[in-house]
Amino acid sequence: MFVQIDNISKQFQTQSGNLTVLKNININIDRGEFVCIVGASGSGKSTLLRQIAGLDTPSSGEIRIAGVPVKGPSPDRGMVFQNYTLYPWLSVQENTEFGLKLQGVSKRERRERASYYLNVVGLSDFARCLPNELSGGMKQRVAIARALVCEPQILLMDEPFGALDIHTKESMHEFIIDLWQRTKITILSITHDVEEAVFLSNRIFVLSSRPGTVKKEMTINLAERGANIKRHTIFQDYRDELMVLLRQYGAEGLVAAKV
Ligand SMILES: Nc1ncnc2c1ncn2[C@@H]1O[C@H](COP(=O)(O)OP(=O)(O)OP(=O)(O)O)[C@@H](O)[C@H]1O
Repeated sequence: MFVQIDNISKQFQTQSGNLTVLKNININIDRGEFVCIVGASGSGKSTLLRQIAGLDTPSSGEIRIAGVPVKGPSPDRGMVFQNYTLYPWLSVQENTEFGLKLQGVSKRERRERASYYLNVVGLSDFARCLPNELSGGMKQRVAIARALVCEPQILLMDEPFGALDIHTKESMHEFIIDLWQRTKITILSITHDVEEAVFLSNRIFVLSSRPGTVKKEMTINLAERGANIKRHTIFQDYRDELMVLLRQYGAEGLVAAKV
């Protein structure tokens, strides 16, 4: 197994006491998979992703990537956030090179690698632009190029398309599927968008409301991932099944919160 999330739990100390956010999470991911984690708001999705990224440590349990325990952040794990997190004063090219600069990669190699990945995301013509000259979808493609340029083993995405309008979001779905198929990179994304999860993933993990536990694992078998698939019965059946599961586990959480 490439990613092993082995029985992790996470508690936060808050003013009102100990808050258990994640409980006994077990997830295994193979190299090259596209996995989505879905759950109601507050189910701990971002917290889980932060543990995998090494930005925070689980209270118990262990996460291993390619057999190596996660002890902190690493360029091996590329992160993409909802709000792009581009530096507004740097050009698209400079934003894309940024991680490499931190790693001390030479100027020439930075240029070459960033240009390569800007080409991968279809933004070569915008290399000299500043972020505020780009649309939301383009900014997110820069953020993806910036993550890919460090050639991570896994791309971790936290609600990456949550801030985009519906049409841009749909074109980004097609873009990321194409990119995944071309690069064969392992992707782990979190979302509460049911259609997004079904369209993108080969497996989906459904979390319960807080404390987040894995309630269900769904395998998605779609013959093709073109835009038209969303009109097919098989897609709609998966979507309906996932919606029912989210309603069920979200409602359980609401009941639990009241007792
Ligand atoms: N550093 C922290 N200290 C205390 N509580 C925290 C901390 N980080 C997260 N939480 C709590 O953990 C719970 C889960 O938060 P998290 O952001 O992981 O959920 P989520 O599923 O990603 O939610 P959303 O879909 O709304 O983004 C929330 O109740 C949040 O308040």
